[in-house]
Amino acid sequence: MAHRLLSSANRFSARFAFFFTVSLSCTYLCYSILFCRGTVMTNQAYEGKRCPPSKNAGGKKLLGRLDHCASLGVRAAAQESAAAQRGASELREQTRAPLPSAGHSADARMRNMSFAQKYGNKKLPNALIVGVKKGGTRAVLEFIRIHPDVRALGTEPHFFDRNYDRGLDWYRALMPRTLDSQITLEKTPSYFVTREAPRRIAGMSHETKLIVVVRNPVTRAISDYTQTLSKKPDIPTFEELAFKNRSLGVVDTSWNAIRIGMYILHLENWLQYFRPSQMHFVSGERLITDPAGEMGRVQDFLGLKRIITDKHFYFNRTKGFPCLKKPESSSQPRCLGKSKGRTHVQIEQEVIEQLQEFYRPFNVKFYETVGQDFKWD
Ligand SMILES: Nc1ncnc2c1ncn2[C@@H]1O[C@H](COP(=O)(O)OS(=O)(=O)O)[C@@H](OP(=O)(O)O)[C@H]1O
Repeated sequence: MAHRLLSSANRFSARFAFFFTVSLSCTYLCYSILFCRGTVMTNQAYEGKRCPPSKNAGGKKLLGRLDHCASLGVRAAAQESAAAQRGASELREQTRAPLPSAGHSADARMRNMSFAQKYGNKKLPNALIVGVKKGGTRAVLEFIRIHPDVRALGTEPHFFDRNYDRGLDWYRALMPRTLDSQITLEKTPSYFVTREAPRRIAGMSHETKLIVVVRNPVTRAISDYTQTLSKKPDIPTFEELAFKNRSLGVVDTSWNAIRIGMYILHLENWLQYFRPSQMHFVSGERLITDPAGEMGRVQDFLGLKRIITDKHFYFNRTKGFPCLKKPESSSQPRCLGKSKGRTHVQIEQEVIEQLQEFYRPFNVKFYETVGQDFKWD
């Protein structure tokens, strides 16, 4: 009897414990659903969406939430900046590492481009290709921009000659986004012969690095004329434009195609505003015969690791010029366009010699000033 009473008491307490546990769980569940929805659903994204968009929400009651939102904002900004720093240091690591082939540097360049687009800023250029027209400026720009630490504007902005009135903000807005470790570059060949350009560029920054691609002034003049003739077939002959009096050998220095090649006169203007060490002269001739050598010196001048080497170039027999094996943003080899490397108009040898004679004293003074013999004579 006592045994039966004991076992029914045990069953009763087991049932009681079971129902008690179930009802306790139900109560907790209902409580959670009714009052703790926020806690259950909280995640940063959700909270972020609930934050008022404007800082001017005002009202003391909102302060708690605003503080929370502000701290989320700060946290988001901190995360973004940490990501940018990670991106930048990752990038520095990548560019420091040796790149064994043209393909590798193209890959590094693509990575850098997307990093720069994500985390970079538009900055005023730290380097400019200022001239000279028909010297080989496009080739230098296209070659240097395969470097992962260089970002260049593809078009000629003509800011320091034609568009100066638009202001530096307009100019900056044209630039590609760059990381702090990257150089921003643009090329406008007419700057070299624009009187106001050196003063204006120095006004932007005294530290701007200047690249000038120079070429035998006689060949340069013929190239310039060939280009004009291709657009305006009715212009006078080269000889008619080049001389005031051909039989007396009086050259017309007011003709732009002649004037541009008097390099020393323009250079003197630049040297009033820039130290010679801030200017680098690329030989337009060597750029064709030894592009890697010339680009090596350009990289040194810009303080860049020598990444562009002879592995990046091949000589295209049809074009008659060096071309890039793997230029930026493409996996295909690429030569410059048809407007680069045109067949020149035929000029009498005597005319060429007269012009060589005319340019000789200017060339000699130019070699002395830059400390380089370009061997045009
Ligand atoms: N790799 C390569 N491919 C093609 N062309 C090359 C190359 N390297 C230098 N050059 C020479 O560049 C000359 C054109 O110079 P620019 O680019 O300064 O011309 S421009 O002022 O921008 O119009 C152009 O002049 P022309 O040959 O008279 O057309 C070329 O001789």
